[in-house]
Amino acid sequence: MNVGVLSAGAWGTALAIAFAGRHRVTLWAREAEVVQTMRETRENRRFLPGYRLPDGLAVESDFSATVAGADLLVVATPLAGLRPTLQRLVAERQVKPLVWVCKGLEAGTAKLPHAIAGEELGGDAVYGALSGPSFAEEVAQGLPTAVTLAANDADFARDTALALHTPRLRIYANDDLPGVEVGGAVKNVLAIATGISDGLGLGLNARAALITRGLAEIARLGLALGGKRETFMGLAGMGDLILTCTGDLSRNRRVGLALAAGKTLPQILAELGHVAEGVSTAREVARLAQQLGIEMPITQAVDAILHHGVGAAAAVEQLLARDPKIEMA
Ligand SMILES: NC(=O)c1ccc[n+]([C@@H]2O[C@H](COP(=O)([O-])OP(=O)(O)OC[C@H]3O[C@@H](n4cnc5c(N)ncnc54)[C@H](O)[C@@H]3O)[C@@H](O)[C@H]2O)c1
Ligand SMILES: O=P(O)(O)OC[C@H](O)CO
Repeated sequence: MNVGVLSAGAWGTALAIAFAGRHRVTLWAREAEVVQTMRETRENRRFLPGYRLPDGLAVESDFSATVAGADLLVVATPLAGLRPTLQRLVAERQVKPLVWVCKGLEAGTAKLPHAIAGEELGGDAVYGALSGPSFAEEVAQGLPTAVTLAANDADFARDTALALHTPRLRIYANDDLPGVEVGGAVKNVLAIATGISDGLGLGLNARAALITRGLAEIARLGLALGGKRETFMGLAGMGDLILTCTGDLSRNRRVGLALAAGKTLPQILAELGHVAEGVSTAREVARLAQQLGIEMPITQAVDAILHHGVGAAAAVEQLLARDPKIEMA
């Protein structure tokens, strides 16, 4: 199969490396210097330094050529790039079967990726989300990883998962697109929370409590948005939550650690050099939860710290001062 990967960030590059073992893969980058360096050095020095691009992997600066030659598109932009990329495919009359890999809610609309795709591509297109616990660096190294592919069409989910599956990048098909997307979006906010907690030295008990109560927040929002409870116990729910909250490769966790160290958000984002989706998603999830009347206190605290000038220590005190609750309510 010809696979076109649209965007050569850390994740697009790692996936292109992994898929190139089984398919003819073309990796498109919008930055001319990234294309040039990848061609000259066979390495994405800007977004995923240290990992060699396999010989068969083609690097392309021409979006239209990449798309025209593909049987399957993997949209590997951050969430902010999903809608413009889909609009471009529609404008070029090149809507192909596609999966996106971004995790978050759209800034300003609080929409999940599948809602954006539904608006832009209409009812006949087949599309899905690839999500789950997966750091780009580990996938690029060929370390064992398991992820989930959920789609708007069960046959497409199963066939695409089978086609992309390798022993090292195990892909499970799933029929719960909203549930998979909510898990991937909200875990980034919770990773910022655990980064803050760990950075403030609040301990391992607090970290476990944040992860567990965070999972309850994911499930509450996910059920309200049409997801299935079992999805939140799976790779795109608990799996990705554990990875991102505890793994120091996580950019979102690192945002939390840096906030606890007293850095400002603009400073942190400038130093990061990569997207941290939890930053804008925190605002959207907090607003949506309030609109829907869903209790998401950890998310609200992260939003308050990131976007409303509340200090990390003060937000923690507010969380700890909440009335005791029934655990499973
Ligand atoms: N890095 C990981 O380990 C990882 C793993 C799983 C999922 N993800 C998700 O994948 C998405 C991309 O993450 P990343 O790590 O590759 O980010 P990154 O910051 O490393 O790279 C972002 C890439 O997207 C491109 N881009 C940015 N805005 C764009 C736009 N509007 N249109 C087209 N291209 C645009 C950039 O040029 C760059 O190539 C995020 O949603 C992230 O949450 C990342
Ligand atoms: O580095 P992060 O925090 O964007 O997380 C990367 C992946 O989503 C982990 O599954």
